[in-house]
Amino acid sequence: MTRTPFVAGNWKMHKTIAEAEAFVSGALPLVGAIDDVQIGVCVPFPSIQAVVDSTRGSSLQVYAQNVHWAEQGAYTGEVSVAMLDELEVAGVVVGHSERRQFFGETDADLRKKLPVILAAGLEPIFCVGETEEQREAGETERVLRHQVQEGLHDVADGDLAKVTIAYEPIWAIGTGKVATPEQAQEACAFVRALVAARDAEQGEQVRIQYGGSVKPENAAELLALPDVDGALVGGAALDPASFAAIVEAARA
Ligand SMILES: O=C[C@H](O)COP(=O)(O)O
Repeated sequence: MTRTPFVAGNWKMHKTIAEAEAFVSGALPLVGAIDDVQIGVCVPFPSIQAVVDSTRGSSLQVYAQNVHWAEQGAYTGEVSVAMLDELEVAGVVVGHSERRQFFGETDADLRKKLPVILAAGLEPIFCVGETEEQREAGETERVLRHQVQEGLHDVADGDLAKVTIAYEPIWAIGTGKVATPEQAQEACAFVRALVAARDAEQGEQVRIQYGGSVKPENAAELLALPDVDGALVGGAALDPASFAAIVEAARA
């Protein structure tokens, strides 16, 4: 079974509209016509419209960085799937460890968010991963099992592979401390097995990204791992040339 690799750049809270447009101008000549890798950028809300407009017709897809599970309501500061859908984004990242850690996003929230995102026809990138303390205590599998099973609980078996799961060991995010290929492969294979336990075919099809200090220098080795189907890239995705080099590393 061949899974199309998926490289997504997560800009986090970086780039004004002008800076986002400058990124797109730099990136489109490099990746705008690549069709053997799915390519996305996860953009702060204020720049989404501009980036959707400037990437229309290209291979570069636009993702949001958060969404609420409710259709609408008194949720100050939040954004609904209908609002994202109207902007013509391809999907949205949910469960990023920074949102879990700093903004209190819980497994229970994710359980509500994932079905709502799928029902709107948007693609979720669902992040999971353990802290350094949890890894050192031998709890990596317990943590991943809980996050994956809870988050995907209300996704229909037949829809599981519509979710891209990003395995991001928290200790490797923004630290320059990349997981070893063995650690990345082992965790991604474990996540795939959890999906396969629900539905064997969906387990084969689901794409699992590795995230955490992915750079042009280490991307090829990580992306060649059998259960790693792409990358969720933070710092190295802020610059078009370095982002494009990682996309190139994902090509067969
Ligand atoms: O969403 C991306 C990840 O948090 C990885 O960030 P990083 O590549 O800066 O370590």
